[in-house]
Amino acid sequence: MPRCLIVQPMHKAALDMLADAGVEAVICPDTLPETVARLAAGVDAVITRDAGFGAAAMRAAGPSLRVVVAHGAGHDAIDKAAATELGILVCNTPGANARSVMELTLGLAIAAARKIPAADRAERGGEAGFRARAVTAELSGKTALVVGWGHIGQGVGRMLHDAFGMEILVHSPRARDTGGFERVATLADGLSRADLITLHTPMRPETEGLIGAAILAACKPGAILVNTARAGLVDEAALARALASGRIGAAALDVYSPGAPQGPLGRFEQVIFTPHLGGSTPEAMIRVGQGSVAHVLDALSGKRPATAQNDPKGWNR
Ligand SMILES: O=C(O)[C@H](O)COP(=O)(O)O
Repeated sequence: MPRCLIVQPMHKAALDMLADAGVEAVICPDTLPETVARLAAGVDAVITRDAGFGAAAMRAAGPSLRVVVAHGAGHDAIDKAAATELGILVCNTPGANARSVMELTLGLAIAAARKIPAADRAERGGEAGFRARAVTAELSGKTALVVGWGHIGQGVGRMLHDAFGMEILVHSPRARDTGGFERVATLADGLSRADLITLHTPMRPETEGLIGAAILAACKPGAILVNTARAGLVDEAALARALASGRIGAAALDVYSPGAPQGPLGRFEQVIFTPHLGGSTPEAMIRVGQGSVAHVLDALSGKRPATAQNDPKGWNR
């Protein structure tokens, strides 16, 4: 019976699909590297989330391991170079959680513009003057810069345009078609015009620290930054300085470095943190989980999933 390592929690509907297909689920109780490596020994497939899957765990799995599936769009935490060298296919499940991430992005944009979390804290704390002191603003008719034009970026751009009549600017060096929205020549061009900046680009070496000190200096003063993509896209120290100077008016982060809410960024009333909730709805979890299992079943039957992200030997196209 083939075995599939489940590194982080997956929806029951996906586990049932695995069982119905005759694949044993090996469930990790935690994501400590030693636990993952111990349980990986001899598995045929792996499904992992943001904990990823590294070279040591791949080696611990041994030659039975054929495929590692990223439960979601991002596959940056899976060591693709090691996988390629070891003949392991890596694939992801793009689009399956896009709707949930889009909805959270809109929620965070509104929450930041209207200071909803701070208002809630003020009310619970019995602060009488919040309504008088807080300046909140509409999104309607303003300009949004969407950075990254995949499933999520496109959906967010369309929703912001259709719901609020926002002017949409797109920054995506890879997009062939921006759906009739204006493509900006450079990130700085877009930032200088945007009231709202929303990040939907993958984590790659070239996108690390994309939103850093120099680029933040190009922002329109008071802009709102929303990041539901990956923590490493933003230089958090530079963001804290931009918030202190008012260059950035508010930030809403669904991804951030460990401890950020307790650090300098957490001191700003106008920063909102959510614990990577983007894809964590039952609806998305069912779609992503079942999509991940479908990729495992395909790979175990020798079929290369269309979302393969590497080209190891033995998996020729
Ligand atoms: O890459 C993604 O799609 C998101 O980070 C969500 O991933 P998750 O399925 O681990 O929540």
